[in-house]
Amino acid sequence: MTEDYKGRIGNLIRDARKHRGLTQQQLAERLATSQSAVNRIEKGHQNLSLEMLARIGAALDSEIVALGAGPVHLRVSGPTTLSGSIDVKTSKNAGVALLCASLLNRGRTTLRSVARIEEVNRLLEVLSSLGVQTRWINADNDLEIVPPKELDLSRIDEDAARRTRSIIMFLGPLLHRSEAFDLPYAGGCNLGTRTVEPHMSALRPFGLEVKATDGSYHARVNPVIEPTRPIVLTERGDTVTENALMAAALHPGTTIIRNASSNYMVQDLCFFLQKLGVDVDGVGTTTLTVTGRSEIDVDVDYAPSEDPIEAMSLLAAAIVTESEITIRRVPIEFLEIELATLEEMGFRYQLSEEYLARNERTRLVDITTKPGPLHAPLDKIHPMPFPGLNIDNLPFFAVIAAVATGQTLLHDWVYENRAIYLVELNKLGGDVKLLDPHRVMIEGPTHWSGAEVVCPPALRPAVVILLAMLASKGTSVLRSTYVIHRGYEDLAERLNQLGANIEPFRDI
Ligand SMILES: CC(=O)N[C@H]1[C@@H](OP(=O)(O)OP(=O)(O)OC[C@H]2O[C@@H](n3ccc(=O)[nH]c3=O)[C@H](O)[C@@H]2O)O[C@H](CO)[C@@H](O)[C@@H]1O
Ligand SMILES: C=C(OP(=O)(O)O)C(=O)O
Repeated sequence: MTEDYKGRIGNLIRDARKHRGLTQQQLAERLATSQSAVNRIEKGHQNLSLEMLARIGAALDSEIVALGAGPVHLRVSGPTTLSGSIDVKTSKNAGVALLCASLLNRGRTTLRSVARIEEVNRLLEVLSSLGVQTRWINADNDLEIVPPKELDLSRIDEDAARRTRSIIMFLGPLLHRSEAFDLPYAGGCNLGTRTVEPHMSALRPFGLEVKATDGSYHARVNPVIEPTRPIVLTERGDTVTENALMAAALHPGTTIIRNASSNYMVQDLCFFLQKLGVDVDGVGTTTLTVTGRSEIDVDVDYAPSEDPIEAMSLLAAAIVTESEITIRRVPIEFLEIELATLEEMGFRYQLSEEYLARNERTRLVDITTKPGPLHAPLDKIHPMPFPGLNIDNLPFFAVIAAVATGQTLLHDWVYENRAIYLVELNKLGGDVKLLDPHRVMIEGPTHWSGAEVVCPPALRPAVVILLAMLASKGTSVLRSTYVIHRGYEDLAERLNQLGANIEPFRDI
């Protein structure tokens, strides 16, 4: 244990020294000691006095010792070539939608192979604070959810709720269970202004009025108000569509939702609602017709489908490390535009026959990547609502464009603030220019070299940096990786199984 402690301190010192661009000899000079002493310290073979630790900290301008269990960091040694096969896990976005939708059901909800990620953990904490019993029932990540007779909304776990944006999807189910309740403001990735007004206008026809004050949404419901005409969404947003669907599911009449998102998580929610006995027509289109029920009380079992964004992340991992890997269980319908764009850039791959996901609806394939040179696409790359290129997949094109020859323009018209994080790739040797808050120009190919980077406060850009680190020569450190764990289960460990060298650590 003591030895392990010394080794960890040694690693921290080595990383901090490399980050400062110093050799062992140069650090030794600053400490008035020998290079071999620094070498012993970094290898964990040296007892260190507190005074020496303080001097090392001062010499490296880095706090080596921090008290308490701090955030998890990742140390990546590269460059890496990956090989082997990996299964795509079920999606974060269906997972959170289904957890919210479980509030519609008075019976037991069993969800199969739910991604065990922080975003799900936060919602489970919120659900238990309301009196819902939640339990992982086996090692396959099957989750059982049993609601109490009455939800206790006064005891909501505010800290957990504030850490996830998905809490906004409690509005749709809860408006049928209580005429007055409060929810903390929604959190989530820091991507610029993310409005909640579309949610309010989608739910107003069900009698919901929301006042936002003191960090909370104060919801009031007038139960005599019900939709009298189609609900037209002003934005084709995913969670807003889900909120409208959930409100409609417990409305014993027919609701038409126009300009609905037909994205993957919305489809999973529709399939789940159908299993609850709710009539949903138009799944996969932008007009959903829902005939709800005044009460839902069934024991339901549902298996959400695989995550197209995780599949894209793994494709990007293979491309940036020039590796041949097989990515299994890819929901192909939600990755077709991405693959077509990659093909235009010269990417080659093999597809297996299609097979069905466990929900018996979503089509899956296995993709084997073939390493080879890529070139920049002729046109800019920009996202669109499904069936366009997924907005959450756009950041992965930054790291892919960085290994392609030529200039690629990425246009993120949706988020005010996500493109800016892609400039972090420059710390690893990338050539990414921010043209304006929505546009980056990326020039490749890139000779990656290791560096220390603090995770940007956004899930996908953080993973993009991690993937570039896999391809970078030398040691890299990615600091404070909670944001990655929001959306990916054991990503580092699973990449290590493909041959990556990623070591999680904490400050001591
Ligand atoms: C839990 C979940 O499922 N999260 C996803 C969901 O978040 P979510 O549904 O919360 O997305 P937002 O409501 O934040 O919408 C994303 C952004 O797009 C804008 N917007 C959206 C649709 C549209 O037709 N026009 C428009 O301008 C919104 O104003 C906002 O700035 O959708 C986002 C966009 O696909 C994804 O990044 C998130 O991973
Ligand atoms: C933006 C994302 O998620 P969220 O809506 O959970 O912030 C994402 O998944 O990239």
